[in-house]
Amino acid sequence: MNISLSIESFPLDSYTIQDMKQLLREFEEDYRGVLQEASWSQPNVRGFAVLAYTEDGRLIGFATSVDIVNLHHYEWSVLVHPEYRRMSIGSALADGIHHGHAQRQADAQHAAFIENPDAEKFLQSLGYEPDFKEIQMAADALKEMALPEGLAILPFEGPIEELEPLLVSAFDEGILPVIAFNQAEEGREIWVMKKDGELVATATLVQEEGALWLTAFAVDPSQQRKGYGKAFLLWSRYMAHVQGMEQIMLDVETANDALHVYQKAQFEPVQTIAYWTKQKA
Ligand SMILES: CC(=O)SCCNC(=O)CCNC(=O)[C@H](O)C(C)(C)COP(=O)(O)OP(=O)(O)OC[C@H]1O[C@@H](n2cnc3c(N)ncnc32)[C@H](O)[C@@H]1OP(=O)(O)O
Repeated sequence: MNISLSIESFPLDSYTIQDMKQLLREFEEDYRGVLQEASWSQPNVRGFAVLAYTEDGRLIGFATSVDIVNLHHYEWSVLVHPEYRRMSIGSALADGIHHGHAQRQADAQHAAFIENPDAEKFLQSLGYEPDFKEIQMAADALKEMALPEGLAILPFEGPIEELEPLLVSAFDEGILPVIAFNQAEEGREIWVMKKDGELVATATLVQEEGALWLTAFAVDPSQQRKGYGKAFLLWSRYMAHVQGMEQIMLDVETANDALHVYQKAQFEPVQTIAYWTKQKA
């Protein structure tokens, strides 16, 4: 059997996307997130796909990789149809991904996989090691919500420097290029919470193919454990309703205490994604 492999940069053409969506529909598990479906048709996203077709034109596997926030840090994943497993197609697709990373001068790469023992063996065989895990969480949109007295949430319009002290103290310096990306990119809106006019919290809302996502969420450390985080989350659920979405989603590291705060705001786990990494040779 002849299998041909090709590498295509995003945005992919509509026929290829149709084939990829068709393959995803054959699985019970939802692979759209790890395979970055929302980015396939985006002209402004740095990403690419490696595609495996049979000689009669059937797509039997593919891998995708995306430079998530334009920092030369790629996240990739791969999927092979069950009938075509244990035939080295996954490894060949991973080779294509590594080749694509080298061509694009990637500084870092993580493999993102829904947790399962087969995926673990596969990644070990490629020389990857487990790094961290994230839980994807979702909450239903809220039809109404009133912020407590004295609290307001507004779109952020100031220069990014105004947010830096809060973000650096809640996270670390690594958040700064992410927030600059969020400010520059269409479809990403930075919001700030003010208590009697003083900045207490921020989060970015991202619209992606029919879903609303919350990211870069932080409360000023001197203002934590006062209920502001929970109020922000309930408001973001209301914003999902305002924007015509049924749900709001987020990703949080399993090691982050913020997980408790999300649970308190009725976010439920959807799936756990394991991130694996490989040191540069
Ligand atoms: C999608 C993402 O952006 S993930 C990244 C999340 N952000 C960070 O990790 C940055 C650092 N952390 C923070 O800025 C803050 O801790 C936040 C944003 C996670 C939480 O903000 P806070 O204002 O402190 O949360 P808030 O006071 O509203 O707490 C809500 C509930 O969670 C509980 N809670 C808050 N922090 C914790 C904690 N560390 N451990 C356990 N429970 C907690 C509170 O007790 C409260 O419970 P209650 O409703 O029963 O009273």
